[in-house]
Amino acid sequence: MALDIKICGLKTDEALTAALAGGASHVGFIFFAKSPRYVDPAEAGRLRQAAIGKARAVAVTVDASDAFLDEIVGKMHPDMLQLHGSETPERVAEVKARYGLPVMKALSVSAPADLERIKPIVGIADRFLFDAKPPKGSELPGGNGVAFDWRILAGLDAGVDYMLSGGLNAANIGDALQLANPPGIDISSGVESAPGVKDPALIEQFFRAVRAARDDRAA
Ligand SMILES: O=C(O)c1ccccc1NCC(=O)[C@H](O)[C@H](O)COP(=O)(O)O
Repeated sequence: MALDIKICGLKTDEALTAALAGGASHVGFIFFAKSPRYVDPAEAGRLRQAAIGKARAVAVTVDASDAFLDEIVGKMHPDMLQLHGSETPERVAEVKARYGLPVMKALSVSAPADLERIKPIVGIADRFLFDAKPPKGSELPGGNGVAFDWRILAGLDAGVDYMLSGGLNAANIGDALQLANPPGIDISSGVESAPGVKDPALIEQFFRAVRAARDDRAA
């Protein structure tokens, strides 16, 4: 089975180059002002040019207004919108219709019951991104480097398309793949040398770890 890999929170040409060289299927740009990974829409539009024909450029937003989404879509021209806030199913449908772009809805998970929250959004969102709940005191809904119990995802219907996210890194990706067998994975702080600072060497190391884990499983 193909595995989608999203490297999220990109801000520099060097990091984007490393993500594409490793074989990222998706590259993510953060439009949340409090994040150390924030990039402005015009700069994301410049950066994402390098990904055309190689990886899908994902605009990550948090309860964004129509005006801000208009600006992001107009300046960055994303291939996909990731909604990482408390967007209702109605808002997910509205955003999808307004821009005609695929939408990935992020949901935080800490217990099997959290997966019930996908029900009203199945058939509206094109994909889910399951992330850990932010630690107490964090101002960020994502990018916290915190993992959840991946075994929870084993209870999902096979038809649910999603990315497994939260606290992934080169050391734990093998376990994550084995326990959840996800159709996609997403990583941000696990390939950073400091908050918001992507490290091309860590990105390369992550892709190597993914390949090794997949080779092990195929053997
Ligand atoms: O990464 C951020 O700073 C961020 C801020 C606000 C909303 C979402 C954010 N990240 C979304 C992502 O898709 C991250 O890749 C995901 O949360 C995983 O992050 P990490 O645990 O650091 O790998």
